[in-house]
Amino acid sequence: MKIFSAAQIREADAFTIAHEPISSAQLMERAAGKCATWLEEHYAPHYPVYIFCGKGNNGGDGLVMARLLLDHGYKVSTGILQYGAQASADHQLKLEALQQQYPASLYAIGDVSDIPTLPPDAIIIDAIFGTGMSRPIEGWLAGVVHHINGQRGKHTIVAIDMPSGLRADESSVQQTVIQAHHTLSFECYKLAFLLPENAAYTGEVHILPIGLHPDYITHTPTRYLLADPGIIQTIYQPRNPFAHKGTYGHALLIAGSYGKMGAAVLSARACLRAGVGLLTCYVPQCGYNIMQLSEPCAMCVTDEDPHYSLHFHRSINPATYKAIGIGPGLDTQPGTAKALEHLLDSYQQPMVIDADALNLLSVYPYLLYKIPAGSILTPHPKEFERLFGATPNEVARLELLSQQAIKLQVYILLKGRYSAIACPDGAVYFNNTGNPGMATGGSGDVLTGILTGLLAQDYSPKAAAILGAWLHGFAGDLAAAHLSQEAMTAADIIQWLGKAFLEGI
Ligand SMILES: NC(=O)C1=CN([C@@H]2O[C@H](COP(=O)(O)OP(=O)(O)OC[C@H]3O[C@@H](n4cnc5c(N)ncnc54)[C@H](OP(=O)(O)O)[C@@H]3O)[C@@H](O)[C@H]2O)[C@@H](O)CC1
Ligand SMILES: Nc1ncnc2c1ncn2[C@@H]1O[C@H](COP(=O)(O)OP(=O)(O)O)[C@@H](O)[C@H]1O
Ligand SMILES: [K+]
Repeated sequence: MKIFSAAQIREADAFTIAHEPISSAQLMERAAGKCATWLEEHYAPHYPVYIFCGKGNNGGDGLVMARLLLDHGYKVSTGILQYGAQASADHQLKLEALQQQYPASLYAIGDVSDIPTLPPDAIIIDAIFGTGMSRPIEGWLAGVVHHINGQRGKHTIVAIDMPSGLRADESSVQQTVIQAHHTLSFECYKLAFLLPENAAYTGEVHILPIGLHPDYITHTPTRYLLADPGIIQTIYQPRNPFAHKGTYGHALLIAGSYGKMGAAVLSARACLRAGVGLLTCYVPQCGYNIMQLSEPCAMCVTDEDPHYSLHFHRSINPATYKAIGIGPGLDTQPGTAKALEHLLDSYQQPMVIDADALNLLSVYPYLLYKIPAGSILTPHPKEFERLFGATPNEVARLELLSQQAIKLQVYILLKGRYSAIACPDGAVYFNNTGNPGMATGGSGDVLTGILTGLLAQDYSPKAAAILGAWLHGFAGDLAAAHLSQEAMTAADIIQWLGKAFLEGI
């Protein structure tokens, strides 16, 4: 699914009006109709509805919703904010219609004091500003937003298209923004919805299709995309009936150290369950029995050192392996950094670099320039900051993420609720499978194993990153559905990986 900017959404709107064709007033009826239907499906008519309208088309949506809900027996109170701007043409049209049919519903808001006291079970509809937000909300309008936010504990707040004050494509940190419980947004996700810094504003996001013209959607390129089942199905390659274990690659995982062998075991199991042909694990001596007993399907090579992997550059022939994953539980010994440098010098294929291997790269940043092109780096936000520095907000972080992926010609998968996969060509894919049950030690190690397993099977790095993140989150969702978010562990993500292949693709 493409993520359009606010400017592109305006273009899509105009394209639809011209080519469907449909009048803008009718398109507004359709969009607001979807919101009214959503509300009716979730709240019975005895809930009083308080709609706050701006003077643009977002306010127009609010006016249409008021009329439709009144038609269906809801009690609706519609306040229009009287700031300086000229009301948009469609706003004026919808205002006249409401005035004619339901004049008693309407009142003007010129200051916070004009807002009535709301009854206990009221629902607040925020139709003040949508994608037309052009500057921060200030003055008494900011007072209205603060007043509405002050009601959050007592009333449900539903934002139309965008929580007012939120910028679709820019950071809204430290600005005045509605804190909605639900956001009903039209046609597609906006970039702002995918950033953790906006979670308190959007609440739960519901995307309502409003029939924007498919030609515009298909032919307009976007920098940001959301991985959806359609994309996943085009990536997935079913196995060849004549396959043998050589067909699906020999992967090497360099992971684990004294006290952190669990990370290596989790990665190895996930790599096997992702479908790799053969797997060798490189571990320190202390990890030999652990690995052999925990995962009989994997082969095991040990370092000379009892506790750390310090010599893998000497004891393995990188050319043997179709894919290498390095980092989970590895520790950050100087000797490991040296071995990593030798490995980067001698291995030309894309590899998966995670956890302590990333931490070593941040201590020795010149190593970043030795990473084979097309490799996948999987930092969580703290590791990302150690590697590339802090940013004032998450929009700036996304920009930095993309710049680094282009500069280093690698894929950087920044992990989180919506993991962002920045590609060397500048595209950024977001993943929306997964849940907070995965916020538990070892989940990232599982992802490394999956990605390494997919790379070994000859998926391109881009395909492996998108499909791997999707499967990882989908398996996590299945685990949570069966075990609860609280009780699930990273090991359960692996257990549900098979079902994720069967049901998620
Ligand atoms: N294709 C679709 O998706 C469809 C979209 N539709 C709907 O249209 C919405 C976009 O409508 P829109 O372009 O009229 O902009 P909107 O958000 O109402 O704001 C404009 C008003 O706000 C004002 N203003 C802005 N910032 C301000 C500030 N900080 N402080 C004070 N004022 C400020 C601005 O004033 P001005 O800048 O002109 O002074 C103007 O009055 C979209 O979100 C969706 O709900 C559907 O109806 C149909 C299909
Ligand atoms: N709230 C969440 N929603 C979706 N996915 C999540 C959430 N929290 C964590 N995850 C996923 O779990 C994994 C955690 O990785 P990481 O922080 O590296 O864990 P660890 O270092 O313990 O292995 C990432 O893939 C991340 O996307
Ligand atoms: K709004």
